[in-house]
Amino acid sequence: MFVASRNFFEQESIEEKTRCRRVHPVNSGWVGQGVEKLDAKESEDLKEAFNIMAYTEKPKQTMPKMLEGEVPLIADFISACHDLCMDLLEGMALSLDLEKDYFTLRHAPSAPSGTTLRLLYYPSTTTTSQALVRAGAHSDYGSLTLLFQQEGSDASGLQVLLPTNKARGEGSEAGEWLDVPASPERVLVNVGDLMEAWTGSRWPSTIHRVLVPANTFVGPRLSIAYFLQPADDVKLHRIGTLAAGQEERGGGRVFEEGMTSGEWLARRFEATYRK
Ligand SMILES: O=C(O)CCC(=O)C(=O)O
Ligand SMILES: [Fe+2]
Repeated sequence: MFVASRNFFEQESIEEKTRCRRVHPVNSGWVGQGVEKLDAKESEDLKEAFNIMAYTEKPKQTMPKMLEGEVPLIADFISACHDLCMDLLEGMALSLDLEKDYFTLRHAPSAPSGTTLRLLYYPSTTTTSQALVRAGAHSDYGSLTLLFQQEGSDASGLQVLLPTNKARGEGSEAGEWLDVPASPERVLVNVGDLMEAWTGSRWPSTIHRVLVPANTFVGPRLSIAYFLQPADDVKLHRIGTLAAGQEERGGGRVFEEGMTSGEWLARRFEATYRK
């Protein structure tokens, strides 16, 4: 997957990338550098991305020439990611005393959903006396995210915030950042904002970012994220109640009882992309 991804980012023509670009409000397609801003307080992220709407056989979007031959490989990868997520969701449901299939039934791969495989590419860069933010601090929007980092991406730079800060939005510096080294045996599983809201903040979403330290040269970074989202028409009813003293978070977005997964996702995208 990383070879296919790198070929696309480094060798595909700009015309072809542009032909397949993401056009708001649809999330699939190519996103050029400086378009996305994951942390509203920072400048635009230094990355390029290609968003692939989850599919089983045929892509649901225009594929660039350099990825056309990779359609079966990508389908297999999506399917493996889905299976891993379903295993995790079964365990998570059981731990909440729910039916084992409570979450998996709501993530049927055949139903339309916002589930997306995202290829990411950060060009090589040199920093001066200041650290550089490759991707601003944020939490993901959906249920779960699987994050893969290419081995050997030097100074991987991925960090997760240990959940010690009390209120979201009062400054990420309040907590401690933990490095997540790149390794082929490792996949990072992040809880997303939707899951946090769904479970009454029982499982807070993971805040993460990608940083290049000061006075460093780093080569390109490649990562792949699988963003799992419930089917669009799934109505979200809070599981359990908000524990006493627990804050309503959900990534700072208001959770409305009975709203659908599709509505949740549409609201979250509004904040990330400039109009
Ligand atoms: O490149 C990475 O590892 C982080 C990407 C990410 O967090 C995102 O796109 O949501
Ligand atoms: Fe993320």
